[in-house]
Amino acid sequence: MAGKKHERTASQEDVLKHPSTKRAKEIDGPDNPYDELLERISSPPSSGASAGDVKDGAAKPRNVLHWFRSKDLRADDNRALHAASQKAREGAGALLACFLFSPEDLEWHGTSPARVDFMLESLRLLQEQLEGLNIPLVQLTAEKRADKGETILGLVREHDVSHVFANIEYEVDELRRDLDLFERLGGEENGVQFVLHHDQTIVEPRTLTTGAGGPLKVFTPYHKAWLAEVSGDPSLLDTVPTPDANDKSVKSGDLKKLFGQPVPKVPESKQFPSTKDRDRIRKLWPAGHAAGMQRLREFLGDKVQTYAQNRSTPAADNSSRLSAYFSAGVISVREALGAARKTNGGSADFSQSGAEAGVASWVRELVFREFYRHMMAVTPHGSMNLPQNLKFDFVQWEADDEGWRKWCAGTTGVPFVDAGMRQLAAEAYMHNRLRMNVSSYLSRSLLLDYRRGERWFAETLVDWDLCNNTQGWEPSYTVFNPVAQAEKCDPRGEYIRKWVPELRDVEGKAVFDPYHRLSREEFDKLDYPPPHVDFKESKERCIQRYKQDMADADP
Ligand SMILES: Cc1cc2nc3c(=O)[nH]c(=O)nc-3n(C[C@H](O)[C@H](O)[C@H](O)COP(=O)(O)OP(=O)(O)OC[C@H]3O[C@@H](n4cnc5c(N)ncnc54)[C@H](O)[C@@H]3O)c2cc1C
Repeated sequence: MAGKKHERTASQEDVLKHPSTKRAKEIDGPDNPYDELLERISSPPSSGASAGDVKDGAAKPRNVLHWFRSKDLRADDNRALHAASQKAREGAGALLACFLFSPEDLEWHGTSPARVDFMLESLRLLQEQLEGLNIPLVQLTAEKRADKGETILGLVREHDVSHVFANIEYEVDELRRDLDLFERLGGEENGVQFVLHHDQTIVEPRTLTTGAGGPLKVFTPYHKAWLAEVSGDPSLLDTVPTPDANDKSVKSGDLKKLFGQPVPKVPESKQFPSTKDRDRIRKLWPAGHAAGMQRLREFLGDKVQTYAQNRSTPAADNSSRLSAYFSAGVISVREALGAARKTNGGSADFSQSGAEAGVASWVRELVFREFYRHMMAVTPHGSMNLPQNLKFDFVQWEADDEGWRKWCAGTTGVPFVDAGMRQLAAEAYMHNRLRMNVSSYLSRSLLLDYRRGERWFAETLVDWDLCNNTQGWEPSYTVFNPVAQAEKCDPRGEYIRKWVPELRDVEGKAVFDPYHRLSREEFDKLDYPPPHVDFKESKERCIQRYKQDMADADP
């Protein structure tokens, strides 16, 4: 019997719009753009589609272009850039690089001022490094999202480019953009080869399968298979060198004007409220590859040893704080794991039995990152404002605007949640344990559409990453009790006291739940709000709502 059809929750805001669950299934199945892309990559350019010298594989390349995306902003260990450099050496042309700035993309995704600034500063440093190698980094802007292909094509035509190289981005819009590029570049008129590389992960998405051949969809078996794959073939961790320098004549000839182009200006909507805010964030997250590598060395030289026991203790601040560098590709995951391998005595066995607890535990987190990219390729609808488990799209969310405002401001009256939200506001970053708690509080305790929180994270985090963020926000039945979580993960209340100064002088366990653990008189003196919802009641309401709305959901 067919299940009953539920009304889909009407999105309150345009930015939360998404396709129907029926369409999502088509995108996961017959219309999967990743399948299409893989097919394009594996099939040779169609005859007649490539012009002149490129048609003949043996012919010499002319100028070769590497197109940096917002996820591979580095010259070191960049797969597509390295391949472009090698290709350029086969001919007499030069290696060129470009970055395509899309202000509409930033609006579309809600990218935060912190991430935009980090990206553009890293781009500026990258340009300096490349120009030192006589490689220009051309700064392009596509005012409209739809103009991206044409903008790249313009550069290609103007500078006699025979090959365009880039690294794959796994989200649906980006896959479709690249499919479009294949058509435009490889067409009769242009005949340019478009070469895509896997770069974001150690193990290519969708290659780890179950015994029956289907993709692994559960983390634990994925992690196990990943560990076996990497210890079985440590060359997966090998890095590639920075590109070869162009001849210095490139800087004075026809291509001269491509050098020294200013990096794009930060759009007004993405500027920090003040330069003081900008400088504070820049100090926390210094841009560029060298800064990222230094942070990596410091982490592996020290904190990694205590990572396993402290990873869920936010006051210890014991994690690497490298997420911004990974999400913008400012350092590569191979550089990170290559360094972890050295810490591990040269062994690529990162299992519990093959590595120190800290190293094994840290690598496991990086495998989560790999898993989320893998899952995006398995169920691409995940990048379209829809949950992986489509049944959750049938949940009717609440419209508690006061709860929403309090959540954003860190004034819910729940100290652990408020501390997390205030860390986010101050640092454009939040400890992982807090991300888990504040997301549970929003979509389960407040029963607000989880997509609103996901969007808020995009608008505030320096490390926003679509794959990690959407899958971190994936709804579930696990309702975190933020008081019990605080008692376990912040046993002395240090993290709470740091971020919620109203509670600095509250002694003992009252800091975890001051409203219930202090007298009314003591509480009233604090200038801290009472809890917006009762935890027990809201938990029951959530479980009941989820069960009821998903009971016969038929996505
Ligand atoms: C609701 C929610 C939203 C999140 N949004 C993002 C996001 O937008 N961008 C982002 O990079 N991470 C996100 N995460 C994952 C995680 O919280 C951060 O990667 C981590 O806190 C970054 O701190 P770190 O670099 O010190 O991590 P470390 O503990 O040092 O881990 C090393 C690296 O592993 C990866 N990693 C760690 N934890 C996870 C995880 N749970 N899932 C996937 N990758 C992980 C990151 O690249 C991280 O830099 C989210 C988690 C949740 C629960």
